[in-house]
Amino acid sequence: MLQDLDTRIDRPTRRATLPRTVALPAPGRLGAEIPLPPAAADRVLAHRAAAGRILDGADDRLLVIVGPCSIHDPVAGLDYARRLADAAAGHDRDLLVVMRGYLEKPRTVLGWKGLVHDPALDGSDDLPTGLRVGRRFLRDVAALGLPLAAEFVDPFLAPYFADLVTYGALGARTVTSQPHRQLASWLPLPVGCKNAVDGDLTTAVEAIRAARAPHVFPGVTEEGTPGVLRGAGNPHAHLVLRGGASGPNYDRESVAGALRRLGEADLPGRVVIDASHGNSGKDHRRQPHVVADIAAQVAGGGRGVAGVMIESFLEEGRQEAPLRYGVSITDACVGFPDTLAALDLLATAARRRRLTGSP
Ligand SMILES: O=C[C@H](O)[C@H](O)COP(=O)(O)O
Ligand SMILES: C=C(OP(=O)(O)O)C(=O)O
Repeated sequence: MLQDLDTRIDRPTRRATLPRTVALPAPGRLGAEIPLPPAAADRVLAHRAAAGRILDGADDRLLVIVGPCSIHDPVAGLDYARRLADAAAGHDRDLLVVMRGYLEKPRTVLGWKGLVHDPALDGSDDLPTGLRVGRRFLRDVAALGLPLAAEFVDPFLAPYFADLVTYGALGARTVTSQPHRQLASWLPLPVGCKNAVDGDLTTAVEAIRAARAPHVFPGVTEEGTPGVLRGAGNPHAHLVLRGGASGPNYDRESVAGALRRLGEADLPGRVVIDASHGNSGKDHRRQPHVVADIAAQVAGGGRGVAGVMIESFLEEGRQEAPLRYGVSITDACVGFPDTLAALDLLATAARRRRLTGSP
């Protein structure tokens, strides 16, 4: 044991080091190796601006963040992206459809941490390969013209793929974290702050206030060196209602309560509602009911609802090994037919809300 400890001491500096380290490329180098074509980069900027206008209430469409709980198979992910892009094009007057391209998973205790961490899905934790496979996947989806969403679980990894992302999330397990709030302040894209896993809104409202303010904080530069980053403050940090241990919070009364809480904090009264997680009790079969309830609120003129999140993949449910094509390996998802039905319903609701005319 003593000898083990001793091997962790770097002799010249006497600092404790990890037993084995593996180099990662600098974010800028990975970006140059897997670049986004300029036309697609312009589309990412346009999509971020459109999502911001929806959150501001200046664009009356609904933001729909939809896709797998996690990307574990880039081939199936791209297959899904192509089908979603077709459906999204048919709804673009009423919906801005953004695909969940989640490469990192936060874990309650332990579990697979996502494609970036473990692309082989076998615990080999090959992060250099994971970053390449993950960035290539997001680049290929962005090149289709489909906007992407990501949860930023590890702030260190954000510079490797943030340029490809239209919509970011701070998850229920990290929303209290100062480094994550600083990251949200720095990201040039709308960031949703989820209510905590216990269902309380307080930490999410605090996160929004923090993310909207400027911050100076340590991070990694494009060149891969440690550096001081400056977040200008994120004007589109907003609340995502995802339910929690205290029950769901997608219903009309909960939404009204959340809008009141935002008003008390001097924040815009606009929320995104997650139909999955605590709002479905992680039962994918309940997501269509949650979406129908949200659609009814929107159709009735509910202006506070800026968007909806849905966990969806090619096939419904979730799985353990041996793996079947197009099925989630993390949280259960609705299948593609239910996804198309949800998009139709939400598009109709957005059109009805438009007809109600009130600002
Ligand atoms: O969205 C996915 C999961 O809900 C999240 O990663 C937590 O998963 P876990 O509770 O199974 O660890
Ligand atoms: C982990 C997620 O959500 P939450 O933080 O709400 O649990 C997710 O959306 O993948």
